[in-house]
Amino acid sequence: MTTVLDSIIEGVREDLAQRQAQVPLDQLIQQAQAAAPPLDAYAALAGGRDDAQGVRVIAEVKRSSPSKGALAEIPDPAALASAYQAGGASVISVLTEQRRFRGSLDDLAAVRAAVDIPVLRKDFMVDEYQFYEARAYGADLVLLIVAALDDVQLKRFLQLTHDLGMNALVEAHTEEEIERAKALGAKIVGVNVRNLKTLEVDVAHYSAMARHLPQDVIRIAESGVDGPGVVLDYARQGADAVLVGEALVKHGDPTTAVRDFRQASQAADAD
Ligand SMILES: O=P(O)(O)OC[C@@H](O)[C@@H](O)c1c[nH]c2ccccc12
Repeated sequence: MTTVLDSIIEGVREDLAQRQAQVPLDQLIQQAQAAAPPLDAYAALAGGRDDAQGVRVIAEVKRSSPSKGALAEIPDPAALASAYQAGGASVISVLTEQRRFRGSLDDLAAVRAAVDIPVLRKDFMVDEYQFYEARAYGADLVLLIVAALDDVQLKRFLQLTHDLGMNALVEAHTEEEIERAKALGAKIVGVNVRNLKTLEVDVAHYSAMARHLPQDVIRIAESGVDGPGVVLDYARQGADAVLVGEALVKHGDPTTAVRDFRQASQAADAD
């Protein structure tokens, strides 16, 4: 059966082939080497379960999604990212997938230039070329979706990510995928409560999955945050960080929205 994830990846591969035809790999590798050195996203996300700062927020620049269609125009992604940083975001996530999310590598570069916190390239990484692109355009962190990759690819891509000085957010949805992330030795693991094969969101899915993660892994709760209540929920269930897109891009005041989410999690520490 063809899933949503399969059809997204088909489009990603077509777009990728076009870029590869324009910029040869050796040229891209030079660009990656010339980029400013990556920031430490691991350090930026660590400690969200046990220090006074509370849960970290990964704030996403997301115009559109396969499940909801258009979310927000975002004419100036750099300004949005700066507003997120002002509210206390720890990392900015930038969708670079073009067809379903209306993102681009130019968005990534614009955000990189505007903030001084780590930036995540949020895309469907299926080819080594994309990792050099991520670095060339200033990413510090990349997404590895377990459901989209086999174990050989996961291992190879994680190694390449580290060779380029970046960190990987390894995204799982099921217990079996969490086991694969663990076997890989992933240090930053996201549980996406949105199933990428069906696009269904279930916030309660987070706690059921996260308890399978070892203590020393940075845990990210991804998707489904529609207000401070869900952030508090995820924090109580042991998330170090939450990844939020829709609720932030739709909020009229992104700085206040991020700040509210951070403060919500501090209530969990007070319990
Ligand atoms: O807009 P939301 O529900 O806050 O979700 C954000 C983020 O978790 C979501 O954009 C996401 C998580 N994993 C992904 C993988 C690919 C594309 C998008 C995603």
